[in-house]
Amino acid sequence: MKIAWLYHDFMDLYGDKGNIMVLQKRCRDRGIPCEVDKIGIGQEADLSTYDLIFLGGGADKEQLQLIPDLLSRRDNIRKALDEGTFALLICGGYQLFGQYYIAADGTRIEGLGFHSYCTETGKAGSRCIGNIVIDADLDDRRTRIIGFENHGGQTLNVTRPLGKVVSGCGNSFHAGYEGYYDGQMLGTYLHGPLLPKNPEVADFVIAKAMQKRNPSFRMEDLKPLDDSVAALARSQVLQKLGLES
Ligand SMILES: NC(=O)CC[C@H](N)C(=O)O
Repeated sequence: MKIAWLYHDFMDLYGDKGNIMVLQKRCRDRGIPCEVDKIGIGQEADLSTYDLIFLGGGADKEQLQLIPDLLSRRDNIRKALDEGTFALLICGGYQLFGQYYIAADGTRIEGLGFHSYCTETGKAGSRCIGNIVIDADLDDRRTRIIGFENHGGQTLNVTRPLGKVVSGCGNSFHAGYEGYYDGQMLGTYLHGPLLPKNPEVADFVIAKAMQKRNPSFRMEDLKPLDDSVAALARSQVLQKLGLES
């Protein structure tokens, strides 16, 4: 499996790089070769040759700095998605795949415009911060996903949310829904990082990435791993929030 880790040195809030570490470990434990290429600003790369594109979250300053480079890759990212590359995007990265993002100081950042959603910063420095739990449908697989959110951006007009908020905010203060998922791209506000506490999502992402080269690959084809530590972490968070696993 080949992973393109976009702006690894810029977009890495609240442990987002842990997502890459989890993907590498879960592949290694199953004997699946996994190559990760870090792609920074100005670095040439044909993203359509990758099975997975990963972009983490970042503060407004970083988002502003990288946007010219990201926009210059627009056609190449479109080609990648059209040819079956899967994209996993966290928070600031998720925002930049929409129409636009209005930062806390009012600056408007044009997004890649692949989807109809847009993001505007909430009133007077208000932010969605804290543990978050959502119930998501991953290709009809109902999954309870746990994470941590910290964003000023309020994402509106999301036509295909990833899941329903059980605890926390999600796309905006009162949206009731979180993230975006359309089969080819999964965008979410969940940091924490996302994958260590949600092994099912990690395997789902691996399976989606594997499907680029092998369209008949199914998540059930992945050898089960010992997820008891993750299960313990999950039950601790859910218990704290008074929720069931
Ligand atoms: N956590 C993040 O990635 C932050 C994204 C964006 N800068 C916001 O505050 O909404």
